[in-house]
Amino acid sequence: MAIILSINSGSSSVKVSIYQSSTQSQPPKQLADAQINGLTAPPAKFTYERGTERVKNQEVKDVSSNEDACEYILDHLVKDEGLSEIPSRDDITHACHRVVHGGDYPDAHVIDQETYHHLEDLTDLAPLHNSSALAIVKACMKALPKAKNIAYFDTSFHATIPEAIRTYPIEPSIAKKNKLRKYGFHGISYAFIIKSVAEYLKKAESKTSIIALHLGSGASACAIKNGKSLDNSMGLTPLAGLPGATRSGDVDPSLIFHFTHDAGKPSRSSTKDLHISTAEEILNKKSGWKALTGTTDFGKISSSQDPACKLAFDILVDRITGFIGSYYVKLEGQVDALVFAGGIGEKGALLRTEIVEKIRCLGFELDQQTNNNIIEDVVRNIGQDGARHRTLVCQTDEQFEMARQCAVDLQSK
Ligand SMILES: Nc1ncnc2c1ncn2[C@@H]1O[C@H](COP(=O)(O)OP(=O)(O)O)[C@@H](O)[C@H]1O
Ligand SMILES: CC(=O)OP(=O)(O)O
Ligand SMILES: [Mg+2]
Repeated sequence: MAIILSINSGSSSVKVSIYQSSTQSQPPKQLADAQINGLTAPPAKFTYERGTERVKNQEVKDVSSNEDACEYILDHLVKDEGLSEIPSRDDITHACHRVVHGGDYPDAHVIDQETYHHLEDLTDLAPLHNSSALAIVKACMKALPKAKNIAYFDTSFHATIPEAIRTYPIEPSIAKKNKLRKYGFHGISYAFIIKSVAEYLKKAESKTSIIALHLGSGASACAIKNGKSLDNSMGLTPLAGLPGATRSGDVDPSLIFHFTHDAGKPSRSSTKDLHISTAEEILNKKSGWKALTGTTDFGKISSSQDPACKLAFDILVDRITGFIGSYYVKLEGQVDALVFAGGIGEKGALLRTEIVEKIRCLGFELDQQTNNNIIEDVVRNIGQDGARHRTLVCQTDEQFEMARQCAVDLQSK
């Protein structure tokens, strides 16, 4: 019997789910689910669900980093008397960690000293993402001495992106030496999405092709051809492609040198071990919805009449429709479905309406009534009957995907 803790350290939240996995070939069973949101817009808020037990958006003090959030959640799990499966931290057998940048690792990896150092090296490529996940890995190695720590990478799913799509047209020797190429991100989520959509359509994953949108604090689009990643809008780092809560997404790379003369200088959040340039800080942390509207909450932006919010909304619609058009062509029109996922994709009925209206010419059309209902199924069809292509919403679950892969690996041993 394995007790699996799945930790998803995102750009504004830490989500932790705990599962029990028996040796039978059944999916892991979720025991409890905890989240701390709003790490970029304090005060942080705690949400917890176990059976019918619920805590919703309780403000928490002294939680300002992803590491604090994880410690707070671990403490809550062990102290919850209703969670009889884990009376102590020693009962946790596996800790699965979402590590955004995995470089060339094509699969998940057990974290030992050697892997840990390799992941630390990769932090230079994604300083704003990997460092918080690694801080949690380090904390778990100490706080959960009996658990096996395993890293699951956002990049692994995209190992299939073809050379002409992943290569940047720059000096090849420098690109090779410095590992400068498109990696693609949100891959744990896309692995969950393609599996769930194929199951919903009753098709083999290897015969399912979709355009998927993971729209959360960080947002990306993905073209999946016959079950495999063909392209993703993120690049060397999660900065490329769509704008996000605090990220600019694609801009002309020269822009930053006109924005500030200090672009190349270390930012104030740089430390001895963590090197972040002013340019990275501006484009990753001081742009996106936050810069345009003052809030990172896309729910608020969607329902506001403020012209700045309307502009931010229209920018996202424009950038997303651009990627859909491009991926539709790359997939030669062989598209089983357009799939919305992530907090904004799952809850943003108005955003879905405006996007699908813009791509009507490709054969997508919504059923407004279903689109406006609260969606609770894992996959829900929101498309109009008779439209050429389906439109779906998928409640993606990165924690479950890691636990599922962990359980599969356990059974194959
Ligand atoms: N009703 C809504 N309409 C549009 N966006 C929403 C709505 N409710 C929440 N959101 C947005 O979902 C985003 C968070 O998505 P999530 O996938 O949980 O993010 P993270 O990247 O932190 O995992 C936030 O920008 C939040 O404002
Ligand atoms: C890769 C990435 O952008 O992740 P998140 O959306 O969780 O910040
Ligand atoms: Mg996320």
